[in-house]
Amino acid sequence: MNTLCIIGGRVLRPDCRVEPADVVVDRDSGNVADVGENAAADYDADETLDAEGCVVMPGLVNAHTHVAMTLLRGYADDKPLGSWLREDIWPAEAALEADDVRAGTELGIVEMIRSGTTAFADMYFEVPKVVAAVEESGVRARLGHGVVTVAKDDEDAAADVEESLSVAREFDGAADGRVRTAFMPHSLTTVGEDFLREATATAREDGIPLHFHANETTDEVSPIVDDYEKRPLSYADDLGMLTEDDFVAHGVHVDTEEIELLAARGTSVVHCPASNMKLASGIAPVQEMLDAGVNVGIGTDGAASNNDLDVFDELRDAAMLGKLGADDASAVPAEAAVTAATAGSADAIGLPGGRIKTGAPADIAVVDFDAAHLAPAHDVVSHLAYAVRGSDVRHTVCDGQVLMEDGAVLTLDEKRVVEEARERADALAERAG
Ligand SMILES: CSC[C@H]1O[C@@H](n2cnc3c(O)ncnc32)[C@H](O)[C@@H]1O
Ligand SMILES: [Zn+2]
Repeated sequence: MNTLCIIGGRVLRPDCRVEPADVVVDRDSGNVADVGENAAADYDADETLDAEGCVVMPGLVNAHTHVAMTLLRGYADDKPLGSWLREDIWPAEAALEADDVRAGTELGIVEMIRSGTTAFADMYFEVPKVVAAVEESGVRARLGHGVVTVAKDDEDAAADVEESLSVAREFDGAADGRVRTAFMPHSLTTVGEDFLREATATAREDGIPLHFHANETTDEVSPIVDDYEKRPLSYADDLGMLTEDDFVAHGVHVDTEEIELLAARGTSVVHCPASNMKLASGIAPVQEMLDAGVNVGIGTDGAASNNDLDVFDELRDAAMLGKLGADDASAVPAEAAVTAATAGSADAIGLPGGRIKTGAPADIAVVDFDAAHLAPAHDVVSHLAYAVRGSDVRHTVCDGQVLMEDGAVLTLDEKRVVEEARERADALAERAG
């Protein structure tokens, strides 16, 4: 067996216990071969990572993002969702070139590898470029082309739907299986009813899951209630859009019946607290969803509404905002937030990962606890939720491959990626006027 041994750290186990242990990785399969105190002593390691003074945890999973929007970080701020999209973001995206998406995706992946994220779900354009960036960088992803049919003639709208279905078919399983795909209608108000119904039926026949924005703002809820006299998730359910393979982003304005519906269907919700705060969209009832048995993951949304892709930052926001929303300091406790950003997110997007155990994929973040802001460490899980920053990550491993060692990203040329993204972002802003 070709082994990578992560030696001398404390390991976060799936039940949130933290114990001194080595993690032995079978690099041929990409899976964890053994976890235990001094486990590495039984193996002849081909490669080692030092985890002394560190916590070895599952790689974080960013379950909803638009990674290439790193190019639009800081491009437009301080507006609510509707006007932000219509006045600033969509006009800029109309000027995007395919290689902008490649550059912005690479930049976002560098940021995610640096902060311990090993998998993400992405809804955007130019999916082949996103696939290429995922393949080269070594991370995992659930990818899809985002469909918008409103304000398009029927031919253009149908072509957009077809593109989303065809990229989902073409790229599923790419990058040695690290890429999976989904049909991704943008939202229930930006894609017409007939398109949603027909494309969902086609996706079901082909075994393709769905991912879409839902109940993000009150402006998205009222038109559906007005037109159909039902809540948005009931509308989505009637169109066949809620199954256990599907996951919705946001779920801010969901009522109790919609929460019960999500739980009954097994559909996951990806909570995006920073984006919800920045766009003043509202506070998602995360504790209520967890209590009802809904699987909740964590996402950053795009870097233009966040403004970073650091999932540690996001899970801290989730724990904080969850308490504020529930008016209860015991809501969304540390364990729940850490679990949502690892196992919850991985399950939401239907990718393996989120747990360190024998046989599981070796998707791992090694977090250095030797920092002033992490001293003392009374409770490791508390620190992971409330005190650790993405910049505390020392090593990142995905599918058994070391993507970052001692703070150096190995799979992408970080300097080249940052320079190219800066140049492309400037040229994009120029073209967008
Ligand atoms: C059609 S590809 C995805 C589309 O979504 C836009 N977007 C970015 N952030 C949000 C958000 O919070 N809610 C809804 N839509 C969002 C992005 O700019 C792309 O156009
Ligand atoms: Zn989004």
